[in-house]
Amino acid sequence: MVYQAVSTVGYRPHVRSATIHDVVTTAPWLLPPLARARRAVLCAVEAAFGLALELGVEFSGLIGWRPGAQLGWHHDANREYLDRRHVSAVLYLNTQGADFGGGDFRFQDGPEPLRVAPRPGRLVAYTADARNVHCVERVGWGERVTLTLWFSLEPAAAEDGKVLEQLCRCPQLRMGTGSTDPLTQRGQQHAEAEAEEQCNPVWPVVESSQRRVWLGPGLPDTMFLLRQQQQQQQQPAEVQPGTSTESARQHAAQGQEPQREVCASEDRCAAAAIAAFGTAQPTEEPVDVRSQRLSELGLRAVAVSDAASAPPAAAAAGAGALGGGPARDGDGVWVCELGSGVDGGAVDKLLLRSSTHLAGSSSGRGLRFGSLTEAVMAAAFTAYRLGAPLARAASVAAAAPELRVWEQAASRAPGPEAGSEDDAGPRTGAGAPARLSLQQLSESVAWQEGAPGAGGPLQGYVAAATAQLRRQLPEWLQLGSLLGASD
Ligand SMILES: O=C(O)CCC(=O)C(=O)O
Ligand SMILES: [Fe+2]
Repeated sequence: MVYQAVSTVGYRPHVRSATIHDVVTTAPWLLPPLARARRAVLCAVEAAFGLALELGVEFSGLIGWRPGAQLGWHHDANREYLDRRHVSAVLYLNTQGADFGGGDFRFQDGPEPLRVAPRPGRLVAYTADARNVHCVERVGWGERVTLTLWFSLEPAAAEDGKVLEQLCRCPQLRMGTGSTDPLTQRGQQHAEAEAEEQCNPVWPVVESSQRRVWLGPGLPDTMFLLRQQQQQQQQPAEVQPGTSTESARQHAAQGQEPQREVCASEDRCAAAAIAAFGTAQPTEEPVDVRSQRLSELGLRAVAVSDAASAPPAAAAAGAGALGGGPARDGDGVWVCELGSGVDGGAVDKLLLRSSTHLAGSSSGRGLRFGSLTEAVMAAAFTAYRLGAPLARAASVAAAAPELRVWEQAASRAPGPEAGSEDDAGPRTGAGAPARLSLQQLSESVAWQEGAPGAGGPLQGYVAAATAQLRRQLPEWLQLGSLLGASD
């Protein structure tokens, strides 16, 4: 239902789609589950192909295949502009026979399975090149819904940067005014110019004063403040299906620190401060509910004091008010930091910077995020919840390309076998099968009500999001019928 409201027609005949960009502009509050699903698939695919930390998401989107939709024999990098697509993954979200008829996925040749019947949580992943010619049989009735992703080995092909920039301009998340920061002004002007064009058409039933409500009161609470928790020594991350904790640690331990070249000084890092939470209220001790999963990639955030505007003692006293466990120096990817401590422990700053710059830092607790997109998205929700000016955060983030470079550098961290392989074409890992049918990724669809595996630390979030959806269902239906009418 939500997907229907967000999607647009025209991608292919009888197909409608909601790319991650559509979600950003129409329903940014859906980003947490989408980003989570995206990451779950990414991790599973990286693990299956022996490409831990090497892939970036080049495209992600929900695709609906309606009656008549089909796709002939092809491979997924069969156009020049698609040649950066190295691995494809399709996560099926509904059930053949119950929700739609037809729509088998088929490989033209090769090992079994040659035919895949879609059902929720089933993931097909294969290299995008000519080794995997495949098709989708005609859908006879109903709607076949997939989360389709393409991955690239080239960091520059990742969609994260674009997602971030869009997120930064999204009026639903644009709350700050009056800053003298030139970056902010530029970002705001940009946002003003694009606001009408980008977002208003898809909010026909909502008064502007209500927009904040659409993000969902309580969502950030359930994301970040599930319960108060005494900070403890961080336990080793629990290994979840399709992840690669050990290899992430190995990468970190190898100390490849490309970030240093990009971010050569603390000052430069400070330029990446993406928020000043002027009106922030004191927070409880939040817990990063996703820390286990995300720490597998060595990504983390730590609370830091604002040394520029607070005496060291005060800063130290409040540092770590937002925390998810002690920082581990040398984890070596990049981090997102929430600053606190200047004003009674209130959040006052959010920084994105290289984890290598935290070496020796005394502030050791914070939030962990699985990607820059997730970090900024989470900051957006936190800022929203705190009534904070986000535009500043957004515009600075958008104007800080080095942040994305860090992420790219992180995603290219060499694995154990790196250097021993040549660069001829996409690498699928020595001996890796050309295609895989992976285990059910229940967690990746946990945001769907009643989905198997829903639970764990995200349960509160899922419950709140579901309740929020229920409240807004009439509006979503209206939107859905408007958007679906032309197909
Ligand atoms: O949805 C599927 O099963 C496969 C889709 C596909 O092959 C494509 O979009 O290129
Ligand atoms: Fe395809």
